[in-house]
Amino acid sequence: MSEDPTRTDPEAPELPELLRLREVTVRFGGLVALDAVSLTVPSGRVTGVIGPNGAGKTTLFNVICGFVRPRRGELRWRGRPLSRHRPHDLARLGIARTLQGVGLFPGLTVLENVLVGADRHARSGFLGDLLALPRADRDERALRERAMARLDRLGVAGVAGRLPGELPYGVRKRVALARALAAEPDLLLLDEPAAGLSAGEIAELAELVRGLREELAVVLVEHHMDLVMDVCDRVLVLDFGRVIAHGTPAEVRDDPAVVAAYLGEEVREPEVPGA
Ligand SMILES: Nc1ncnc2c1ncn2[C@@H]1O[C@H](COP(=O)(O)OP(=O)(O)OP(=O)(O)O)[C@@H](O)[C@H]1O
Repeated sequence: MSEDPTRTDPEAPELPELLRLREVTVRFGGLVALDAVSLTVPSGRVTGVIGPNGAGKTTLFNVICGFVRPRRGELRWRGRPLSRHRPHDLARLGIARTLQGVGLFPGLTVLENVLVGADRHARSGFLGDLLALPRADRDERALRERAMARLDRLGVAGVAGRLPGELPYGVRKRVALARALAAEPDLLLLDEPAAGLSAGEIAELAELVRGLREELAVVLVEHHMDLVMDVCDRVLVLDFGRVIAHGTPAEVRDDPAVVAAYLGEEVREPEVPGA
């Protein structure tokens, strides 16, 4: 693909740019995990990041989240440099992330898990509750209503009082998504959301992700190609830390460099649903 990956999406020039990575390079010792990677994430779009095992996808997420500092290059969030942020700054910035697997708190109910996510908007909410601090009842009620509305939208309001361990894997994944959305982020990072889901659940997930475009930007790291091709507006393809293609799903699917990169990949074992 001859396209300059730093350019804003040409099909959506009216969409504001939320996140931009410019020439980001990450090294782990002698290994170059990301090699001058550039990416623009506009609001209202789903951006896919794909590539064979070890291509650098998780490292890219970790750079965005502030877990990993690039050696070179820069990040911009809403046009401003983002250089010293830490994972705990993400909610305040308006960035949420779902983890590989599920990552819910096992001792909290579904509703409580989502309230933890919603806490970005609480002045004295869930954390205050845990610490038995005085709190404003109205704040608390509004938070709960918002959390219930999220669960409802994801079709899991009926299990609000249950513990995650009692629920099927696909339902827990939905709860994890509800928790990430409860903070009302502007950017949602989805890390392999289809792993461990059935074909039917993946189809439902696709519909959900497409629906999210109305309210936020999504960056999706995913091995499940059908989901990527189905929901992404643009796809960035990494191989050995380098961008080898960037374009619409149809463009990258037919790109010889992408085909070659995937032909060299071993077949992955199916994911085993876990906690
Ligand atoms: N903390 C680290 N220390 C050393 N090497 C690392 C570290 N994290 C990642 N790597 C290496 O960097 C490269 C990119 O890894 P990364 O996990 O980003 O790839 P990925 O595309 O997410 O792979 P997968 O699809 O298998 O999850 C790999 O060679 C990996 O072994």
